Amino acid sequence: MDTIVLKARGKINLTLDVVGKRDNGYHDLRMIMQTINLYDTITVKKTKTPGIRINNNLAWLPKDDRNITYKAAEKFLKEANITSGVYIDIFKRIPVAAGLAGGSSDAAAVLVGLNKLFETHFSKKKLMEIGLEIGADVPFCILRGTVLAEGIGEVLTPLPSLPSMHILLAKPNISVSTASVYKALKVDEITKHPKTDEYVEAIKARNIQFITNNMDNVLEDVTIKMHPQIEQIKQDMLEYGALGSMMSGSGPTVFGIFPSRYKAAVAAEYFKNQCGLREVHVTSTFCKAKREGKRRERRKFKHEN
Ligand SMILES: C[C@@](CO)(OP(=O)(O)O)[C@H](O)COP(=O)(O)OP(=O)(O)OC[C@H]1O[C@@H](n2ccc(N)nc2=O)[C@H](O)[C@@H]1O
Ligand SMILES: Nc1ncnc2c1ncn2[C@@H]1O[C@H](COP(=O)(O)OP(=O)(O)O)[C@@H](O)[C@H]1O
Repeated sequence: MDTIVLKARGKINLTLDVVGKRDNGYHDLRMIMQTINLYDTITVKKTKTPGIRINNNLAWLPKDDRNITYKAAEKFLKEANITSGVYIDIFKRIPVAAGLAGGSSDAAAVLVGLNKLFETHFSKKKLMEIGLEIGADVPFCILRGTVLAEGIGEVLTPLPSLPSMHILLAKPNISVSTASVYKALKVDEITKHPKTDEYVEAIKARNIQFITNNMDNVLEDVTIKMHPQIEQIKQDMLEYGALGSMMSGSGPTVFGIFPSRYKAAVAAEYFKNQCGLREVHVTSTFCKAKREGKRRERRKFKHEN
């Protein structure tokens, strides 16, 4: 096998709490992360000439060692003692610098892809360790699903898959740097924390009402102060019938959980046509259990035939 094509899916944060700050500037978190079905397509190829070459469909996104996938490939090849070259093509759909972990997911896909391509047989745990050196969200992007993330985002407890839910993503026409949001956050001044433990129980009980009513993100106030239109987008989503609406991660993307794809699509038209938002997507939550069930069926079918 010389080429592999992968889906690098984005994420939303259903809850995000900051519980401390480390001496190195990183923050201790407790957050519930959910993979979504909006994805970048990553093609990884072995090349005869050594080195890492990158291409992507956005003119302004770096194609050199500033692309996060370069770091992923460089670390993997070094760790696996591989000297041959690789070519990475990225077709981006996930908005960039948006709170959706698009870059982290691309890096995760490259690690998983190279492991398969070169038949290196690194464990998932090992890939996640390499991923953590690239970014705090990368280990989650390797694991995927519905997950409680602690530590700086790398201590991961898988939770039962949520039933598939309709998600609308609306990104204001601005980009937000994660570092600037964490820098502006005053951890001692956080007065209201998300109900993380109750939320975990609600996921286990598939209590959708609790899940949609109790989404909470302590970074929201920080980013909204910088970009007040985020609050307006949240309110508009609720008016258009969202069961719940919140900013994802450090923002600025706002997501809404909708009772039907139709309602999400009507709201999407409003954000695109009336508000002039350029990056609006209707998608759904990624159901890992369903996916693994399908895989098992495929394996069984192959075996029987
Ligand atoms: C806020 C979150 C929530 O899921 O997501 P995004 O908004 O980026 O999607 C994450 O914590 C973002 O993780 P990620 O974007 O991978 O972080 P990194 O690349 O490692 O770090 C980017 C910047 O965020 C800060 N950072 C990151 C993670 C963390 N636990 N504490 C931090 O203070 C770091 O100081 C760094 O300057
Ligand atoms: N493959 C990539 N996809 C997205 N962003 C990338 C990539 N490589 C490097 N970057 C840089 O990383 C930064 C944030 O990336 P991204 O993961 O999209 O943010 P977030 O985690 O907030 O959604 C951007 O400034 C972008 O220029």
